[in-house]
Parts: sequence; structure tokens; C-alpha cells
Amino acid sequence: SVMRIDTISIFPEYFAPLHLSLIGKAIDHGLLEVSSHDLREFTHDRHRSVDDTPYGGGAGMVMKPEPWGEALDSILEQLPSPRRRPVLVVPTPSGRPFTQHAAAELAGAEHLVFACGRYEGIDHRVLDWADEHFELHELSLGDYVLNGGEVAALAMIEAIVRLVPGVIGNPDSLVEESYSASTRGMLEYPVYTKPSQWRGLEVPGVLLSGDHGAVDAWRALRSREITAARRPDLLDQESPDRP
Ligand SMILES: N#Cc1c(-c2ccc3ccn(Cc4ccc(CN5CCCC5)cc4)c3c2)n[nH]c1N
Repeated sequence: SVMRIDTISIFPEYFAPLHLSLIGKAIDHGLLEVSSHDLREFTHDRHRSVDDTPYGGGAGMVMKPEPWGEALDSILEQLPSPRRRPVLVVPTPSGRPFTQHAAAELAGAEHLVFACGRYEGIDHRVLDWADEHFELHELSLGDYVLNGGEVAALAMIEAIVRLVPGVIGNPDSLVEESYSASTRGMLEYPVYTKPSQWRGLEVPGVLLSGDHGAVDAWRALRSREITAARRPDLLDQESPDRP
């Protein structure tokens, strides 16, 4: 079944890259439909204004509710009825962490809408209203500050779409991945390919040995060393069933 993704932003051109590479192929193969909407199409004043000063004072500007309401109405009107409520993802610094688990959860949706804010954010009444008409997810990409939601939406879309069956060519390549159950939440081992000698640097001998047991052991050891060094928090998840 075709997954549909709509993005709404004052910078719709941020989403042009989605039509490249694997996601572009999925669109070509009719597995995915992606539409980017310009929020300013839903303004009616001469200056096509989308922001205003914040109630309560404070620096910066806040995005006005009316254009967002009209943009979201337009998405809802285009739904073939009767449809399950579409999912609305709003990237925000104050959101629930976007994790591989969240990506997997969202990969099952038929229709994803991304509302990408700018300035100091979107008038909160938009989220309150949207909560009644969408399955609303306020999500944060990570603990750093971006200038808007577009970059976060691009990352989330890539993480979600690659989990949709058929979108990524080789499903095996999804199995051994960081943050997924199969690597038991550990970071990946280092990878190598030909030539076996490069600028005086060699490939670890065990990988050339053809001894798959030894290769798996070496990889597990390297994963654990790397995880302990860079992400000790992932090791804390040690549970009794994990040797
Ligand atoms: N996902 C994600 C994100 C975002 C993100 C996502 C969406 C928008 C829309 C606007 N901005 C800019 C901005 C920046 C700082 C603040 C802080 N507040 C302002 C007043 C009191 C504190 C509010 C907005 C956004 C940032 N940043 N980092 C992530 N992981």
C-alpha cells in the first residue's frame, strides 16, 4: 500500500532532496507519495505574514494559528473518506525523543503529515486543535537547537521510510543496525572492503580468514569495545537475557 507524506513549511524547497536516491526510487515505483506545501499559500494578506509578536512578551516571533489551520484543513479535505486519522508529526525542541522505536511505530502509518515550524514555534492552539483531528506526535530530533523543523523532518522521514517494506532494496541491510533489537542496542563494528592494502593500512586478518565464527566473535567484541567507549549508556541496558 502506498505511503503518503505531506510536509508543510515556509521553506518547501527543503524537501526537494527527498526526490533523490532511495526515497526517489520508492516514489518512482509508486510505493511512496511525497508532497511539500508552502504555508504562505494559506495566507491572504498582502505581506503573506505567517508570524507575529508573542503574547506574554519575550524575544522573537511566533507563527500565527490561522495559516496552519487552513493548511491542515486542506490536507484533511483531500483525504479519501472514510480514512483512519492521519498522523501529524510536529518536530519541536520540547518533543518526545525521536528514536528508532518511534521510526518503526510511524513506518506503519498510511499517511504522515509533517508540520515544520520556524521562529520561536507555532501558536500552541494549533497543536490543541490538531490533537482532535490527527494522531499528534510532538517529537524532537535530539538535544541541540535547530532554527526550524525542516531538517528534523527530513531526518525523521528518512529514518521512517527506510523501514517501509519494499522501499529499501536489500532488507538484510536493515537487520544489523545500531539501536535495533538485532544488535541488542550496541553500536556497529568497523567495516572494510577491497583493496586489502591501502596506504600501508591492512584489513584485520580475521576478516580474510573465511572463519565466519571468528568473524562474528571479532565483530561482537569490536561492537562492545566501541559501545563502551562512546555510548556506555547503551550498555546499561544490559538485561539478564543478554550475555
Ligand atoms: N525536532 C526538533 C528540534 C528543533 C526545532 C524544531 C522545530 C522548530 C520550530 C522553530 N524552531 C526554532 C526554535 C529554537 C529554540 C526554541 C526554544 N524556545 C524558544 C522560546 C523558549 C525556548 C524554540 C524554537 C524549531 C526547532 N530544534 N532542535 C531539535 N532537535
